[in-house]
Amino acid sequence: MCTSICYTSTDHYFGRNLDYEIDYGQKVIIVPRNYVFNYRDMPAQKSHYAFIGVSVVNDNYPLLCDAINEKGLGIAGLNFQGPGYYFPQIKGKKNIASFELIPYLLSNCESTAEVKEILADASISNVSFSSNYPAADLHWILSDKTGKSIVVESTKSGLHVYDNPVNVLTNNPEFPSQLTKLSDYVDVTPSNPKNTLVPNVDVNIYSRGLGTHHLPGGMDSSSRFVKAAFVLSHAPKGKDEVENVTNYFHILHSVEQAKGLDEVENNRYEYTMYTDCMNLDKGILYFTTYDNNRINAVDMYKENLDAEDLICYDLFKKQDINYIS
Ligand SMILES: C[C@H](CCC(=O)NCCS(=O)(=O)O)[C@H]1CC[C@H]2[C@@H]3[C@H](O)C[C@@H]4C[C@H](O)CC[C@]4(C)[C@H]3C[C@H](O)[C@]12C
Repeated sequence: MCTSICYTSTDHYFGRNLDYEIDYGQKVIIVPRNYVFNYRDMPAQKSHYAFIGVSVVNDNYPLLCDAINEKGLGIAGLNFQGPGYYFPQIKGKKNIASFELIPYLLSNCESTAEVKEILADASISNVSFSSNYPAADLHWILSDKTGKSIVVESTKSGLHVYDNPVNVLTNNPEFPSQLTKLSDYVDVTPSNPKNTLVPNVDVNIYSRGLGTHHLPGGMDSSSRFVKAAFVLSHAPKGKDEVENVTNYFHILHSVEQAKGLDEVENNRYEYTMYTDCMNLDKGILYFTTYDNNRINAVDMYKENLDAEDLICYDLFKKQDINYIS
């Protein structure tokens, strides 16, 4: 499972938990403005907006999981197995292979409004990157510097773009059904509840936090969707970057998966491999990983964004305990 959010405070912070059981060797990468993209069914692009994100790099090509560009547009791909469907290339449409969607949109769009326009005549094609990297069934969340988010889903009924008022995405089912599910929990509250059950009886409110008693806590995608929406919508706004980044990680870590809890096959468990937080206004990517709770950061503006070659940094790091005695 994966969870992605956009948290708005003084700046806007976008990113995700990547929950899975297979380590693809992801890196933090910067794609500079003059790295050439050779698309499968569209003209090559020699220059574009620069972006930073988390990616598998194969044959010097960035197979991106999530990223933001220098204009403050962010996008993350999350598993969507079942409802997800990609089409054979269709004549007269802009055919974007699923692995090209992130680089294509970040290369060319500044905002979610522009994404809606550019996707109006598009279809997500089922072309694979290679036999080793077949097309992954995904749907995508995109957010921009206005704090607005949208969701892109390709299903048998076509390409759908939905406004996302809660700024959260997880996995199945389709996004409109996830939103509907929220209504089951609208009375969850950070305040201690009033006794409306038996108002004439003096019920002992035995604990703090009883307003969240019915908040789901499962690893499944619906539970994470509801919980992340609740935690995000009640998160305080920080007064500076450090407070905002701290708040952000608390939101996503509230729905992270510890090893041992989500068995995907015999004795094999999905877990939160990394959590990233990308400042849409400043181009900085912060991350933690399962084995390293320290917040690491890469600032894209510290690199030459007019270069031609990908710039890569290690993502998976060892734990870094500060022994004080
Ligand atoms: C597994 C990842 C999604 C995590 C997730 O949503 N987990 C929930 C699992 S489930 O619903 O509960 O089954 C996805 C997100 C981005 C994906 C990667 C990116 O799309 C980039 C390439 C794309 C290639 O086609 C396949 C390899 C790949 C490197 C993908 C591997 C894998 O499918 C990734 C890493």
